[in-house]
Amino acid sequence: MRKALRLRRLSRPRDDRYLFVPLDHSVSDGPVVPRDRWHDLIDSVVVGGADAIIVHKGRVRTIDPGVLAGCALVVHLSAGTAHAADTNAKVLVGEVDEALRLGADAVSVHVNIGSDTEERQLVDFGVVAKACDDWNVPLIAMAYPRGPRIADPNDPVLLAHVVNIAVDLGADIVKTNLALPAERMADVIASCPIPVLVAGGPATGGSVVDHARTAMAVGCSGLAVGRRVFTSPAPMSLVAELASIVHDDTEADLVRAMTGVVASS
Ligand SMILES: O=C(CO)COP(=O)(O)O
Ligand SMILES: N[C@@H](CC=O)C(=O)O
Repeated sequence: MRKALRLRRLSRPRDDRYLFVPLDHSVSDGPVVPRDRWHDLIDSVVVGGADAIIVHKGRVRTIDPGVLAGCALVVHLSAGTAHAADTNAKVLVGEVDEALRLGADAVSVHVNIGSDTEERQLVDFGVVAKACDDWNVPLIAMAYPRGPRIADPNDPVLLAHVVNIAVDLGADIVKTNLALPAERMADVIASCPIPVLVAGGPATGGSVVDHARTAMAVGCSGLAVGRRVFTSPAPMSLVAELASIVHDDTEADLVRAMTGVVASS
């Protein structure tokens, strides 16, 4: 199957915008939800209208294939935990052909630019990108400026560098931080020939709906929102609201008009 076909499947309305719900936090931080709420969570995310969920390979086996319906499956190949000596280190824990056997539509890898293990993470990225090309599988890069040499992880100049590393190493979609101030994200997007998504951030942050509106107003191609969704008391309605912000032009146009923000693409 052509990579372009798989890529289209990552956007349910086929508008090249994306709302992903990453649920890979059970590796980094601990259980996402109790076991008896897992199926309900997946159901809520799918019915709410997410374009894809992102999980590690073993977790795929806990998902009823019938439930995914139009929602794509992304298998995350990187791992690292909050308890590691270096919490910015990531290692590869899966391969592209394994992900394909599990029914994945795409794979994702995580790279922290500015971390002590940046060199190895870049090598790993290159290995996965080669396998993605061999198998025609879209590659999503979770690429961040993160580590002891990074003073400001929301610096637009750094973010432009990071997303372009993802492009050069073969990613099809890149997820990173929103720039601060948010208007400067337009510069990051203007520098980048592939879709740029932003992460949701910790559940302790401000309104995720405002964050989503800002991200779309400054020209992002979508969002990858994990913690804000799975810690929400009403994940289905939150996902539905985020999906309409991502996919509904009227909403983004309204925010641009209200804020005076001009998106670069
Ligand atoms: O992509 C993500 C984790 O893999 C982003 O997750 P959060 O929305 O929880 O920041
Ligand atoms: N990719 C994430 C892991 C969260 O689950 C990160 O480390 O930011």
